[in-house]
Amino acid sequence: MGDGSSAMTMILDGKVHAERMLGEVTAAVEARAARGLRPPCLAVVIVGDDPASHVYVRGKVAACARTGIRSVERRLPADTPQAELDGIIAALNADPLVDGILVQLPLPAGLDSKRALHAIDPAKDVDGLHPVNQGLLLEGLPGLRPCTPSACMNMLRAHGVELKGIRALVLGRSEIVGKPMALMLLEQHATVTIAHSRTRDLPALCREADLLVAAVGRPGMVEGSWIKPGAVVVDVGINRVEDPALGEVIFAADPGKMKTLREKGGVLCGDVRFQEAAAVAGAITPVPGGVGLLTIAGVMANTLQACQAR
Ligand SMILES: Nc1nc(=O)c2c([nH]1)NC[C@@H]1CN(c3ccc(C(=O)N[C@@H](CCC(=O)O)C(=O)O)cc3)C=[N+]21
Ligand SMILES: [Mg+2]
Repeated sequence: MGDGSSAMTMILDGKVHAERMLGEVTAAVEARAARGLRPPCLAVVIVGDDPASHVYVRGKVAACARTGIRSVERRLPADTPQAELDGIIAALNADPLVDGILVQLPLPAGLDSKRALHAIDPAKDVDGLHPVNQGLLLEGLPGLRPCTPSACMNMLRAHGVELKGIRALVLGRSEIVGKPMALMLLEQHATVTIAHSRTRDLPALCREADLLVAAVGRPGMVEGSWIKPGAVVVDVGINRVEDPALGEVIFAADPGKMKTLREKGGVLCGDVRFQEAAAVAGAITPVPGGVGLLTIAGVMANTLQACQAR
């Protein structure tokens, strides 16, 4: 192909799969309207002024508009007291017109995110982070499941990736991606390993993986030489790289990214060195244009699910 990736490498396009998922949600919202039912409604709570968080929330609000889901935004200053956040969550829990509640993470220092997540009505917990929903996932029962891993599973299914009996490596053990992803892969009969910052001999372990899911938030940590030839690589990391010295290392095979970094002063990069990995992998998700878009589609799907279940 001349771009460093082999002719056999499939780029798993997050936009294609996100569009498909959003289309399904739109059709279901229209079917509700045809039966005289109100649209689903998502409430997004955003505290403070983290610019990345505002970009993500804008993406979610735009996806709501596209699918016909109502959205309400609660913007709170960074110094909001916990009691006030608790009160806002309680009011959204009690509001019969609100189906889904999403508290954008991370919360500013001084606010207890566990406490906020535990305060959300599990039936409205579209992030799937309430212990009741985590427990249902652990039991293999239906419930609201974290959007990023469930949308990744949806993409892998649509792509016909065989999971039964394969070796899957999940790099990262967060509540929102790593742990639930591992459980969902296990449910599909993959042999799952969870690796993390303390794992020994990580490159060798990665080289055994038929499916590698990277979710650590460390730009370009996974090198091309870590990938098993033909493996499926799902890159959940979304990192902004501004340091040209770091760029020279992780974009050695990617002059395009290096050029963007120089011109724009920064560039988005996954946890995987895309060009290096694409030369070895059978299929790989890009960043941007991969899992981030799927995550938003997953939020819409969960909001619909929460609405239908009421
Ligand atoms: N309670 C909660 N739930 C979340 O689901 C949640 C969260 N908090 N906090 C932050 C992370 C991150 N996240 C993303 C959503 C969309 C893109 C996305 O659309 N990314 C675009 C690029 C966006 C850009 O240009 O920055 C892409 O990958 O192509 C990325 C990341 C949701 N998160
Ligand atoms: Mg870790």
